[in-house]
Amino acid sequence: MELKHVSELVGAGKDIESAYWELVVKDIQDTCKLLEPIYNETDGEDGHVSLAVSPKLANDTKGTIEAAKWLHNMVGSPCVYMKIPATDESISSMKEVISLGISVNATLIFCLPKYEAVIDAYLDGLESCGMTDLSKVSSAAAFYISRVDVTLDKKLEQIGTAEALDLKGKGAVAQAVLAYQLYQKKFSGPRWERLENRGAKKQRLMWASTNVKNPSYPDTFYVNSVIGPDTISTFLVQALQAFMDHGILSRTLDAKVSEAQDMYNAIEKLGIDWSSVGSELEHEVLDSFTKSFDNVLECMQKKAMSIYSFQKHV
Ligand SMILES: O=C(CO)[C@@H](O)[C@H](O)[C@H](O)[C@H](O)COP(=O)(O)O
Repeated sequence: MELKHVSELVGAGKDIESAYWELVVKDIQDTCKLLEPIYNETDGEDGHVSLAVSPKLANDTKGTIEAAKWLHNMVGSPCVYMKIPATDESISSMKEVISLGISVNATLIFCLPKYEAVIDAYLDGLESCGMTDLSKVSSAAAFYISRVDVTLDKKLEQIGTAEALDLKGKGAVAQAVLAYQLYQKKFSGPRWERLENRGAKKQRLMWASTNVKNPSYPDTFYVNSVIGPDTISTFLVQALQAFMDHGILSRTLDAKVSEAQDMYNAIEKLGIDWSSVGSELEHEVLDSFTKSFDNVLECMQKKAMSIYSFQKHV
């Protein structure tokens, strides 16, 4: 299929959102073709492409399931991950989507209780999947890092005691270290082994938001601090360049677990509720995703209309 211009799609009677999805699906199909060799070489472990369902469906369980099924079918590649945010409503949809054999990037995870719910949705989904070989279904859980510190650091500054100020810049990594412990616990033992015997793949932890937002922290701080087996790091270009230049490749993620637990507890003792921090961030980021989505549609509409009316007048 040739990539059509938005004005052609709108001229052919498509509404702007349908035109958007047509362009996005084509783009994702092309990217899947590029990554399919990696997907095949690694037996489906790597080489995935994420396609996000509309952020407007974040609180709509059924709508998310339908959108994921439709988009997965439209793309038609095993490489595609349906990217679904970890809101309470969407976590319910993840179980159903996984049970249909559709791979999922569970995104916008900011706290441990949400992360555990995401893992459970994956395990429940695999258990109720009718396929005998589960090896074609996979998932990544995108746990955010730097944004957590931005929110925590503000709260610690407001508390303002020496103990609080000393914990600045430590919470996000401490929470990530504990997330990795949870990953190891949940993906071991009899429940997991039963699924593994059916070919199931572990849901890998994917570190999102790894770029440093506070300029007083070293630019490789987050990437250096969350290195461990079976995890995925995402990078913005600057963070990748910084890591390639002076990053330290060493297994940090489970090197200081009890220290991380102490920091996590100390932050809680100061009256900071980790789940509330998570919900605050979830709302903030979803809101920004929705604004960006609306903005893209608005720009496409303007572009389509200007080209369409120009063509009508020549
Ligand atoms: O969405 C995912 C994973 O699902 C991430 O890769 C995500 O795109 C990026 O890490 C973030 O958007 C960048 O993080 P931030 O700087 O906006 O906090």
